[in-house]
Amino acid sequence: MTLLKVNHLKVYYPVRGGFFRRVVDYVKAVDDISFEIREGETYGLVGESGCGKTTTGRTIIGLLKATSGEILFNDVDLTKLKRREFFRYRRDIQMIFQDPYSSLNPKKRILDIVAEPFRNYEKFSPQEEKRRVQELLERVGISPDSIYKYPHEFSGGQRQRIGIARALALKPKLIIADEPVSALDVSVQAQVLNFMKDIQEEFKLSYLFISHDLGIIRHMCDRIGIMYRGRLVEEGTGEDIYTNPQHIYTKRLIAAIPDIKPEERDKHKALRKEINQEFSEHFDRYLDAEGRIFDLRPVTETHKVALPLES
Ligand SMILES: Nc1ncnc2c1ncn2[C@@H]1O[C@H](COP(=O)(O)OP(=O)(O)OP(=O)(O)O)[C@@H](O)[C@H]1O
Repeated sequence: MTLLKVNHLKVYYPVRGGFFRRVVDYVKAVDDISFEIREGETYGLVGESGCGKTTTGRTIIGLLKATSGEILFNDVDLTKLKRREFFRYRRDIQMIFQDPYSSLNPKKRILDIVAEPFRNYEKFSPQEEKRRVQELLERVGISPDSIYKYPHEFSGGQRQRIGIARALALKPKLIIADEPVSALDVSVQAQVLNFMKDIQEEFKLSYLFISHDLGIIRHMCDRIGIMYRGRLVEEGTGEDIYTNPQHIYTKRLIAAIPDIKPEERDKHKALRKEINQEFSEHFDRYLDAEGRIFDLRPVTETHKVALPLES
């Protein structure tokens, strides 16, 4: 069953200039993308910095306004809802942010941080609220006795777990995780990622997982969308993308993953050089006359790619 369907979404930021601060141009941060997330699925958006991943996530959760297109959540178009109606649906979509150092208010106690969604949506008594917060903290591996502590008293990994507890408070259906581990030490990253996988089944969650790191995306995601310049250039399962990448940009992303086996280092280096050369020489074949990327077309049932029309 489809939980979220993004249809031809565009998000443009106006660029103002001149004496009257008129709109002189637009940054086309997200430029006509479509994808869907099914119940219980993890869909990964990957691409280099500035390709529009964060803008996509923030628009779905209502922090930014769509320029055009639809965001269907359980068949309801969130872009058409009035503020109050949107607020009702919004409880089923929560977000985990990149930086656990800045996403938790340093002046608030853990109790107040994790209870925030309850205070917005439920009217629990203080005792009930405290009990539920403690239960959530316990589930994410934080001592329930910590409720009166402040964020700075925890490590990065623990803070991200507190962020996850807050996101889980209302038992959402979809969590948007925007680079959830990139601010953490590598040793802690795996713990947090595995923990996110563990709770997925228990809470029947779907994830939109945003990252610039294709290795992490592959580990976490059932299906992957490759973003470039505000467009999706390829979409498929991890298997499709890794074993049979079609788009030159996808090949370049894969070639950029550091080689792990020392004996394969030279081979990998040569491949990377070849792909980078092909990318710089032939990328314009993948754009139309106005520099736009073509629409996705099917390669197989699960795999789609934006290839030049003549190929
Ligand atoms: N408030 C804004 N005003 C104007 N342009 C913006 C604004 N926010 C983002 N952009 C531009 O929109 C494009 C997409 O940005 P976005 O942050 O969505 O990309 P991203 O893939 O998430 O990158 P990163 O991983 O660096 O956050 C970039 O070119 C960025 O410079």
